[in-house]
Amino acid sequence: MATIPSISGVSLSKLKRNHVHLDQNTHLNNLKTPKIHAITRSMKSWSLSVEDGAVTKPKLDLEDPNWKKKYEDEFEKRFSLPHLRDIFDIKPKPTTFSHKNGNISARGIHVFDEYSDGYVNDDDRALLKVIKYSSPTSAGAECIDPNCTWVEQWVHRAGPRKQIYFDPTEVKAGIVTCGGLCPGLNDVIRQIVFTLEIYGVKKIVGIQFGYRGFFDVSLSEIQLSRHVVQNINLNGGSLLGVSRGGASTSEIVDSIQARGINMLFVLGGNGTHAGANAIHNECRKRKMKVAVVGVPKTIDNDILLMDKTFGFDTAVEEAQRAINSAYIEAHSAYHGIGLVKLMGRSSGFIAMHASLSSGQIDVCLIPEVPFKVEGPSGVLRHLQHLIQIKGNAVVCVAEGAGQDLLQKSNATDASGNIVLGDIGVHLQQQIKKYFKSIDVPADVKYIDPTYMIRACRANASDAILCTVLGQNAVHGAFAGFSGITVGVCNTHYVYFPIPEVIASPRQVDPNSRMWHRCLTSTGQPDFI
Ligand SMILES: Nc1ncnc2c1ncn2[C@@H]1O[C@H](COP(=O)(O)OP(=O)(O)O)[C@@H](O)[C@H]1O
Ligand SMILES: O=P(O)(O)OC[C@H]1O[C@](O)(COP(=O)(O)O)[C@@H](O)[C@@H]1O
Ligand SMILES: [Mg+2]
Repeated sequence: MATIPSISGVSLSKLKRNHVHLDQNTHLNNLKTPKIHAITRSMKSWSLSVEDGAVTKPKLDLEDPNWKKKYEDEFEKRFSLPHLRDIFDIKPKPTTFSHKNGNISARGIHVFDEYSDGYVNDDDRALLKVIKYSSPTSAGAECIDPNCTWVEQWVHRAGPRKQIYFDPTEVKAGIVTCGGLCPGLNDVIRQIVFTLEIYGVKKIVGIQFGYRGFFDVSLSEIQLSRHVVQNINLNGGSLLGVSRGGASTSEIVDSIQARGINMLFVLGGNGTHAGANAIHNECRKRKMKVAVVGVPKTIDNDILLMDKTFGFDTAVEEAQRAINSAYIEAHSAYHGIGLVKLMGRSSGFIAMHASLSSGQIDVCLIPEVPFKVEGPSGVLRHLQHLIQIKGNAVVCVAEGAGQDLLQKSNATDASGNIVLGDIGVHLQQQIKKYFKSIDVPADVKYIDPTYMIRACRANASDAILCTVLGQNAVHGAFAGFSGITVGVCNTHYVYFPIPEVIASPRQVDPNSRMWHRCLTSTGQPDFI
């Protein structure tokens, strides 16, 4: 296999994960999505065009002396935010949002700073990538060309604008929460309502049980106000309810039209965002002046480009309880083995971070890193070794890990997500069977805390993230953007066009420093 760490922003590990084998003749094998359309190699240049879901990344000609500038310009275009102005001839008006009564100094005197008005300019940007790699071989390097040239990739800064594109008295805002539960949903709903009211919006409704609420006539709108949402953050779950499946874009847009909703806030993961983008496009097609703004929700943390999604920190923190119980059980039993399964359909972020933070895990297994269970280098032999040297072991496995070891069912849930085989139960059985076969006693305790982790209320850091994201979603809608989502990027808050964040699931990079840190912490070998 050729040793090229990354090409056009697609890392070698991603190519490997997608079973793309590169050799001198650039040979392609067993292609899975995202589709790699073409990859060619010459002495000086790599060129590659990738179709990543709805996003087609540009073909790059590195022999062109202007390639860098062209890439940056193309990037700016890709990350430009769809705006209501694109299809309507509308003029902005001064904002009705103000957080400023003047700064109150220590002596109680109002001091106005004429140089800072507290608003974000449409031309403000944040850098998407902040590390300059000197070599493609640097740990976790993501390079655009073989020299790892520094290329600026700017994204739009989120926040309140001085000019707005909606008259608050004419706004009817709708909020909907879709997909699985996630800590912090209520915090986001609450902040959206608070912020809308500060702009002067009076008509705010909640759509019940995800997209289902748009077409199921038995589900009425919930009227929302500061009073209604004041304390909802004290509980987990969603005030509005959630659901999977059943989305028909045209029915949803019919319903939006009939209800007179002109601002829609959609809280959900990749599926929900695909739906939100389809709603945005359908509204454009029908020339409806509706701002559709997403707030990414998934404890799996599998949304591209952002530091993290809300609920993830809480999930990691809550997972500690399960890991700690598994640790205590394992340490208190003769030859105890604790096994904890954590969520993560296609990404092992929760398992990796929970393993790192607990410090009690000996083996962490994630979907992104293949492993063998049997054989001299398999997990079972390592557990035998751990039992021999320290008398116990604790394993943390992500739900999407090791699916190649399980029987495939082709079954899908209501949203079309593949129903995974239960790797936790499989491992538990394999461990028991193995120790019996070698006639070594082992006391295996299996914990699956998944729904307990998802149902809790947001912790302090997630509550802050939810607050900022919820407020920024409203600022984005008033600024006239639609088909966008909010996020945090290198600690700065930004807006992204929806297709860019759902092009593929974000995954742990096995070449990243974080995964290496996890390996250092667990001390586990490669199970291959
Ligand atoms: N590609 C898609 N286009 C339109 N709607 C979708 C798409 N994928 C999923 N949905 C809808 O979005 C909602 C949530 O999707 P789901 O995959 O269950 O959760 P999540 O948004 O957390 O990934 C469901 O109602 C589902 O029908
Ligand atoms: O039992 P449910 O509701 O289908 O949820 C299970 C799924 O929820 C998740 O935690 C998050 O999924 P979503 O982001 O799609 O809501 C997955 O890891 C897990 O497979
Ligand atoms: Mg999903």
